[in-house]
Amino acid sequence: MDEDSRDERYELVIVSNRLPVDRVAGDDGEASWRPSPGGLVAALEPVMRQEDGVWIGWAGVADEVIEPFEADGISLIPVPLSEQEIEEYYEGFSNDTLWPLYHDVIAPPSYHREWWDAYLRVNRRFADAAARASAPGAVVWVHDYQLQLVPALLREARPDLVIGFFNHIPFPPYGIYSQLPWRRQIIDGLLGADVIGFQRVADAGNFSRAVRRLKGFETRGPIIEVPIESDDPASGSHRHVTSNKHGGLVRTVLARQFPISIDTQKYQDLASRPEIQERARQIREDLGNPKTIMLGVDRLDYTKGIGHRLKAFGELLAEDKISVDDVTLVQVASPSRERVETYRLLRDEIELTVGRINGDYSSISHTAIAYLHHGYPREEMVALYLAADVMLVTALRDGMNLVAKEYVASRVDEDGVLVLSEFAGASDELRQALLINPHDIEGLKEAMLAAIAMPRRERARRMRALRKRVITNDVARWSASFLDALTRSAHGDHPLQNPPTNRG
Ligand SMILES: O=P(O)(O)OC[C@H]1O[C@H](O[C@H]2O[C@H](CO)[C@@H](O)[C@H](O)[C@H]2O)[C@H](O)[C@@H](O)[C@@H]1O
Ligand SMILES: O=c1ccn([C@@H]2O[C@H](COP(=O)(O)OP(=O)(O)O)[C@@H](O)[C@H]2O)c(=O)[nH]1
Repeated sequence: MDEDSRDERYELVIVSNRLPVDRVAGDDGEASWRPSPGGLVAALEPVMRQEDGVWIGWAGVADEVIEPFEADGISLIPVPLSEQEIEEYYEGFSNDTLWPLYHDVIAPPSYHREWWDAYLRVNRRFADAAARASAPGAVVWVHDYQLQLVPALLREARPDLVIGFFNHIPFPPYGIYSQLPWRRQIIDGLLGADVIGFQRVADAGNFSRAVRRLKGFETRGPIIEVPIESDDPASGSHRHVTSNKHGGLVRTVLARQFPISIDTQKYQDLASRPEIQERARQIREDLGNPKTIMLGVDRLDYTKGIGHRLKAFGELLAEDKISVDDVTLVQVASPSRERVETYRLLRDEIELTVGRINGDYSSISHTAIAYLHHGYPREEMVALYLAADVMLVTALRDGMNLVAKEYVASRVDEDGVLVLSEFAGASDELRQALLINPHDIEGLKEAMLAAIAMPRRERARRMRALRKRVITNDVARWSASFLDALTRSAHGDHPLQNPPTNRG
């Protein structure tokens, strides 16, 4: 990489904790790249393929300074993290403080002042990298809870930029959020953006309430009025600076829902490929041709309700409501955040439960649960979706859950039943799924039985309606609507009227 390309400036800059690829060291010591886990990367990749921009993020390894490079036609700028920063900023503050706090304290959040210091330091590094890579007046789109301080830091350094922020995980109710010792700093960080996007209407509402309670700022629907001084650089720009009803100068920030989606066409194309359909048939055969295949696909995370799903499945077997001769559960639990204690304990707990259920109910020819602690490529995921008669999404809290949408997109045959937790963002849109409360184990068992027994006509009716939704609202539409709101905000025009809802 020569000096010139390293100093290149871009009109669109995406900033997220992770790059779409992780650097991995092979057995021979040779470094290679593999796709990063999780839905954020899956959703943003198609956006970057269409836009001529740059993606700034961490390459998933410690202590390596990697020059900007291109992967599959996407320009990438790696941000280095030290081993200690990975522990304190990523595993600590991001995934052991904010993650459990923002997911309804399903696990207890840990609060450590050194973690906060690391979070601040790393957020500054990301903001500096974005400031350096941005052309004058560029659009910068910052992603997720790991980088909530970046919008304000960036605005301070580069008031010319148009800054958007999208939160991929829930934003908690004030009663929970207010636990955070740094609750005001985070709100200040986010309010540096011109547009703040959330997955659900409820998340945007929770954020606005936190702003009112902690800052006393006024809100009008999705618009937040942030008071500014006359010497604030923003006051000189024509961008959404206006007088409030008391005659004070305010910057307006738009905070509302932009429910994320998937590259629907890609899933339809994959599902139509003969070799992937053949692979789906082979999966069924390898499982001993059960009448019903149930499928769960999750990062091994306590938010996903894997334990609740296993409990319901185990009880159905114990009560002879289902038999291993007829029903198999395939559970993909892809490795995630393995050095965080809560995740380690979760793995032990899940694997103990799977072992017990399999020990109690499997026969020589039929295993109750096919448990797979791996991350699979997209082709294999689609084959699994096609093989699954019933897809189980039982999250206790989930920003969106792209797996639910991918299942629907892949069912080009208009078959299959989606059992979906009302605590996943996807349930706001996918209303024709069998909606469940995962805490209600009896209700979950009933839904599982109803899914197994559902007649073909009803399956097709529901799946058609679900498919219509993900075909219309795909990831291209999501990014276009967010970027459109951002661009309009750059021209002083916040789309106040009729914001799209994510209700079906
Ligand atoms: O980067 P990791 O720590 O390995 O975690 C993977 C990603 O998990 C989270 O994904 C979220 O984004 C999805 C897309 O919007 C959404 O469907 C899902 O409900 C969220 O949990 C996390 O927010 C990402 O930052 C991580 O990269
Ligand atoms: O073995 C796996 C397991 C998951 N995924 C992908 O990881 C993403 C998970 O996104 P989701 O929004 O459901 O949850 P997250 O992990 O981001 O919380 C989806 O695109 C899945 O297809 C994958 O490619 N291989």
